[in-house]
Amino acid sequence: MFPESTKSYSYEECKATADWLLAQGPVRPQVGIVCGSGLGGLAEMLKDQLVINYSDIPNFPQSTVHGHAGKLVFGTLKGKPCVCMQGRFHLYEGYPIQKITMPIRVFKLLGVETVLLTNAAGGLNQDYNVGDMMVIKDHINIPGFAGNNPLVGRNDERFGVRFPCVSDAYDRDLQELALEVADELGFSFMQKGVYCVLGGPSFETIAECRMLRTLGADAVGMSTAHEVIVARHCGLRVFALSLITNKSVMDYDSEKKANHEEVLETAELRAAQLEKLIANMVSRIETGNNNTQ
Ligand SMILES: O=P(O)(O)O[C@H]1O[C@H](CO)[C@@H](O)[C@H]1O
Ligand code: HPA
Repeated sequence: MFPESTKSYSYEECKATADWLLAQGPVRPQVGIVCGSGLGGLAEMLKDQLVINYSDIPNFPQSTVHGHAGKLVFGTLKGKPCVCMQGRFHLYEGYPIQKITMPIRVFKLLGVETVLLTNAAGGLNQDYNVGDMMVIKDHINIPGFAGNNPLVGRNDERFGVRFPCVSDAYDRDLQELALEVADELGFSFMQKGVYCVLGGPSFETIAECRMLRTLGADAVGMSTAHEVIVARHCGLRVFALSLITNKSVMDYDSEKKANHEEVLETAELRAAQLEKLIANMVSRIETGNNNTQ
């Protein structure tokens, strides 16, 4: 028996949620998009929208963070059927890790093949500037080191195997596609690096930032890696992008203080460009395979 605290939504519960959503009449989505803090404008790009509030969706958690609207938006982007989470869930909201990642399994059961995740993150790499976009090539899952991994608990083979490989979590072709598209758009602020997830909600201390940088992380945030693990477990193709919304404070003489307002302000400044990048990527992503595991 697994303890109650590790209880995930069951396959049947995820399926019931997916079936309920499909009964609302959307076209089965092939691409799933998760919007980071202040990046919910991505969902506005979808045509022929069907918008459903999280509060109306059976089994769905609720958004509690400013900059995360709490709506699931179905529609087409450059002709491809998509579903977009306008608002994601974070550990610090108090949900068990298995619950914050549940929508990814619902995506899978809706028919999604590829997920594109975005987030706001602090730049640990001192060569990064505020406003840079970092294509994530790998992650460091700090809560996972302490056993807080979304796959803890009973494994349901209908989703995936007990011990999934995540050394190839971030699809290389999608990383290349993002950089190619960014180049075509004339974006001169692209980076590629390692994202580190922490539990939050407190931002990092100076000593922690220095430690994370020494460990090889380029950016730090409080999301995404858990979703990526669950997405890979159920065979989804994954792309993730961090918007560097602030520079991590690494120096005891600095007067700078991380804050959520700056995160949202930077997100607003870069939102239109990020939307263009994602839209152009979606138009060029191969879909209709559903055999990506
Ligand atoms: O990762 P997203 O959802 O973009 O949000 C980021 O922004 C918030 C901090 O400002 C944290 O939740 C951090 O994870
Ligand atoms: O500096 C940060 N730290 C953690 N999460 C974040 N999300 C945006 N910026 C940050």
